[in-house]
Amino acid sequence: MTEALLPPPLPDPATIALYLDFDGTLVDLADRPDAVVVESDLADLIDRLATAMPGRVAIVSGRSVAQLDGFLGDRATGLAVSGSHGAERRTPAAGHVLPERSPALEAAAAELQAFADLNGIIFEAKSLGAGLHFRQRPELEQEATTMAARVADTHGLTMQPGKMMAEVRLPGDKGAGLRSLATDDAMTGMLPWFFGDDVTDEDGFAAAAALGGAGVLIGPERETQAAYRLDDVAALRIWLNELADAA
Ligand SMILES: O=P(O)(O)OC[C@H]1O[C@H](O[C@H]2O[C@H](CO)[C@@H](O)[C@H](O)[C@H]2O)[C@H](O)[C@@H](O)[C@@H]1O
Repeated sequence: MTEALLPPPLPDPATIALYLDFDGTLVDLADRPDAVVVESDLADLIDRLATAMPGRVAIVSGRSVAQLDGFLGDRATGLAVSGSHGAERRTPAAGHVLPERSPALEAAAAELQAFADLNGIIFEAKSLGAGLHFRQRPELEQEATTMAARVADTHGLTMQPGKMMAEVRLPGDKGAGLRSLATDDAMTGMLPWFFGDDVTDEDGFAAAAALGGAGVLIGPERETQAAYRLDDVAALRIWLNELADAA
């Protein structure tokens, strides 16, 4: 039985750095991967946090940096970003580190695309991976996940299960993504607070705790390494607004 987690107390904003997952944390999940919307109140909130906590606001996502740019626009370039589950990173000071797309990744993506076309599900092309989305055909979950795992195994890649999706990607994890961003000058000496909703965010929770910070689970109770919990995206936005007010 897991212990019920409380909402996070408001820390002193001058002592922390924010590491924010994107889908299911900053924005509500949508039916399709490309249907996510960053409304003006979220854009304003991110801008306010970035101004109040300069260099100490990061996005840590399974999305590629290019996808995050598409959703967040120019403001993304002013943030620290770890994309593709920790496999790429970009900061205003150090620029973009994006590994080359390997032939193995191309072959894996082609196999996933063929499976998606055959079964009428959504294929998501990503900089360092490819995803199968079965939200519209949930009965295909096991078949799609098994297929993605086989493709990943064949090509020496990683299969990442997600919410109504499975993706094949380069190795890496959000804990490594956080640790890498935490070495940036503005982040140094700050306590990392990591916010996320999905299983892939557990590595981020653990990394934040190991560096003296904390993880905050967004969503219902579950077995987790997070220390705190907020019910949903709306609750997180209220909490972040209070943090920005306090900064
Ligand atoms: O690490 P995250 O920022 O949470 O990204 C994880 C994956 O999110 C996206 O898929 C999820 O969101 C979609 C849009 O709301 C939704 O349709 C899908 O069912 C979810 O699994 C994204 O498409 C993936 O590439 C990310 O890895």
